[in-house]
Amino acid sequence: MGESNGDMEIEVLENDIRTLRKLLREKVQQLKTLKKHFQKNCVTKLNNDEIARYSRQIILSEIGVQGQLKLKKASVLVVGAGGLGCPSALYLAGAGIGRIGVLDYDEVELTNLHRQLLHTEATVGLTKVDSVQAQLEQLNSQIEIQTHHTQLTSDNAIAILEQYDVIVDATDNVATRYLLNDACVMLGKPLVSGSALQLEGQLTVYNYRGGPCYRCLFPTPPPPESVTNCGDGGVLGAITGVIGALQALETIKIVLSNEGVLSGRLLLFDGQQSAFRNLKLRPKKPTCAVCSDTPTVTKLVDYEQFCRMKATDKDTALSLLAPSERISVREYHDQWVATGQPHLLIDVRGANQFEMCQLPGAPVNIPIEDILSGKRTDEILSQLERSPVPVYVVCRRGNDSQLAVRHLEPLFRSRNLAPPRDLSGGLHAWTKTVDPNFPIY
Ligand SMILES: Nc1ncnc2c1ncn2[C@@H]1O[C@H](COP(=O)(O)OP(=O)(O)OP(=O)(O)O)[C@@H](O)[C@H]1O
Repeated sequence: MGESNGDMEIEVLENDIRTLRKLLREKVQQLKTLKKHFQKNCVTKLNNDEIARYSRQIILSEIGVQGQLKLKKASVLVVGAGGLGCPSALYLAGAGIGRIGVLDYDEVELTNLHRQLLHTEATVGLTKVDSVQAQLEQLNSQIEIQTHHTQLTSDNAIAILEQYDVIVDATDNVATRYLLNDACVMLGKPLVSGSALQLEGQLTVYNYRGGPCYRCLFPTPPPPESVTNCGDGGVLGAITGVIGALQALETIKIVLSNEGVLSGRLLLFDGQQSAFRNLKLRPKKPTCAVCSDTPTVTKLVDYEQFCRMKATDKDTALSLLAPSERISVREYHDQWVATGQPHLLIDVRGANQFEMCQLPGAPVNIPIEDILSGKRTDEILSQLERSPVPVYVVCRRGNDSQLAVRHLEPLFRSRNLAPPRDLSGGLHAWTKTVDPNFPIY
């Protein structure tokens, strides 16, 4: 009896200790936050290094010492350490933003180097965030660079974004755009949004001082097949450089509370014509699902599902076809290429890509646009009617080829021809599973 009383007392004591430990941990965390807040807000002077380093911008009437101190106290999160994130982070670090967060889940690849200029040959294979951090620290040791090597999702977005004053969207997919938008609205943070493709770029600031948010303008996501990324559409590095630098500029103006922030307006850059256009956007939508007074979206949702896409899966974004309408690249190789059996391979990439590399067996190049517009299909169909052979369709990653098969199938059937089949996973799958020496891009 005495023993079990003693056991109970020990148990009570252990529980007390656990509770006290938890309380202590919480208090330490609060103190740390307070200390950070205090340090941030008590910066009242620039040191000699900072005066010299930033002198050329401090002398601007729009900045001055007080402006430089604001930049020093500010924190900015750059989401995406790619084509836009690199120049953006570079200019923010150069300008002396006191704490810069860099978030990306990806690793540096050779195909990144033509435009993502903070990465180098030496950092291929490293995480993008580590690569950016190393470069920025070399540029400016007076500031803090914080890395987040993770995919931004509904589960982590609020906890990460709330640590920063301004958010820069330097990502490349619609799901993340909606996620960032909604999280920024919920946290009341401005979102500096940019995009670049081919020789064109766009820039605007969402959720800033009563201006519209992304959902005000685009309440529903575009169909996934209508969205082109840099991997498929191409992009020139200088274009991402222009837009990324402008994103840094807007961020700096927001931090300084300066006039002219690009809210409620959209800047369009045409690199081919060297022309900028500034469009007035619709104002904040009174019925917007997220930023109106009576929002219907009050917590973050599953944005990949919302946009019917996967934010990170670069290889299998579309799955339009039944298995019987597709063939694996290995099977195609063994059955047709290795045996030399007569067949027709249609490569639906653009002419420039076709010139870069082609599968063996004399494929015919009909770009997807020509297939969809019916420009060159008659010629192929007539040829097949004269001498029918099995038809296969290929592209870089296996998305456009599926669209082409879907489009061609009824045309083939109407002429009593066996419908074409898609080479699953495209040239990427070929390099991975058939020929590692086939160029990957
Ligand atoms: N949800 C997300 N979480 C974290 N990083 C993201 C997210 N969505 C996109 N990104 C990152 O944003 C960056 C966008 O960069 P960019 O548009 O230059 O594309 P890329 O993926 O590096 O290039 P490519 O399309 O040529 O392969 C990428 O590094 C990508 O990893």
